[in-house]
Amino acid sequence: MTLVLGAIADDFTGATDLANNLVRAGMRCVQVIGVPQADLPLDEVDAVIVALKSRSVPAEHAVADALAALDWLRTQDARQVFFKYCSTFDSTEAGNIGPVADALLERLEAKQTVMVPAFPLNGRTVYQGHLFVGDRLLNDSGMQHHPLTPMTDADLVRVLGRQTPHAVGLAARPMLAQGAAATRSHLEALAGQGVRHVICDTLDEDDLEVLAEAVVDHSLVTGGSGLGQALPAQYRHRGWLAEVAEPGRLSPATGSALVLSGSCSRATLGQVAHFLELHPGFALDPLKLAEDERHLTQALAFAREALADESPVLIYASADPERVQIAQTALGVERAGELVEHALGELARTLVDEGVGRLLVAGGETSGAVVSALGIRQLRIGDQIDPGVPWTQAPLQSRGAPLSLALKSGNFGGPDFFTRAFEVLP
Ligand SMILES: Nc1ncnc2c1ncn2[C@@H]1O[C@H](COP(=O)(O)OP(=O)(O)O)[C@@H](O)[C@H]1O
Ligand SMILES: O=C(O)[C@@H](O)C(=O)COP(=O)(O)O
Repeated sequence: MTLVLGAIADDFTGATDLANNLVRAGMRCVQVIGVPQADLPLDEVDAVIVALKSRSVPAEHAVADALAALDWLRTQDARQVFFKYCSTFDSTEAGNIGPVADALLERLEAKQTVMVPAFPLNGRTVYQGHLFVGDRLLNDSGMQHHPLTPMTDADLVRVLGRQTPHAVGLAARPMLAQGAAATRSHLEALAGQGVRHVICDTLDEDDLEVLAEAVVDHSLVTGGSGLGQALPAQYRHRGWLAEVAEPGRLSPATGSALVLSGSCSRATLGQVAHFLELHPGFALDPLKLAEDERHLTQALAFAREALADESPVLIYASADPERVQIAQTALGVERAGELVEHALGELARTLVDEGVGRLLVAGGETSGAVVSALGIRQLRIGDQIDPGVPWTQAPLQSRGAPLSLALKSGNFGGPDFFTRAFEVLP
């Protein structure tokens, strides 16, 4: 069968975010964890999102993983390929957005791709190539303190220019306002001048629609999940999509409720504080994890006792920039992150074995660690909790019923997200 869309996401929450928008626009989606086995059953789906954990690994690893994913998607005859990265363009100086986009273009023998990180529904917009989070420029949004990919420059043409040897251009708002045909001509003119990557302004949903119409025939598109809201309508115009009644229906959830948080974003810190006013929580400290393995055992004992009271429980390493800095100075950035990710992965494995059936994970890298520790290979996408974050379900052999799982991007969700998520779960 022919896939309409094959997506490659650089982290697990990002993959879920894109899948959520595609499902809401009527596409049947499967999210797979890592490059799937050749024999993955793919009946009745329009899109597959391959979730990688490649946002902050060395660029050559990210490129190798993305190419492996692309090769698999091509065996499924995907009509269009979507490279999904963060709506805040999270990347290191060396990549990985530029190197991965270059490698995908080369393998697809394509000359150009658009870069559309915006997600207006969640306050991420781009104007004159500058990325805003709400009313702040990216470098003043809290993202300048990200533990792994601090974003200190909001000018995306400049940011991407440091990650690729190729020319980077701009499709600015005044041009988009002229419509899809003008935008298509502008992109073609830029391609004629050898411009390989085009950062696209986006202020609202109308801009996303213009862009989707202009690029529906591109073999590769790249961006955040916003473009995923608008592309399905274009696929439908072309007669590529069947009408489906409930593309996001899941089975009823079972088991106790646990939140694991490794995100240190402003949004997550607010959600942690809100949760702790109502429910029990345990703070993991990377310095203590490094010193003594009993810190993890204490977290586990705390969670077991609180879960026995049938209350949702939170285990979190989330900390403010000063505390993150202290841990990183003492342990190194990588080791601090690894200690936290390993601990949260171990807690997830043990506590799901013992009866947790509703699990919320905050943080992209953290979600990667937890989903990998649980051995999950595939997720079905259900109803949205907040923009960008749906409930999902994963088949788990160790449980009689599927595990309900929400993977929350660090910056997404309202202040009461950690409590409300369980209230909206059927
Ligand atoms: N207290 C802490 N000190 C240092 N690093 C931390 C701390 N808490 C979490 N981390 C690490 O910070 C990273 C956060 O990234 P991620 O999970 O992707 O969150 P986000 O979605 O907010 O970007 C993870 O690697 C996590 O292990
Ligand atoms: O596009 C987005 O903002 C998200 O889908 C995403 O990728 C967020 O990543 P994390 O903040 O690391 O969860």
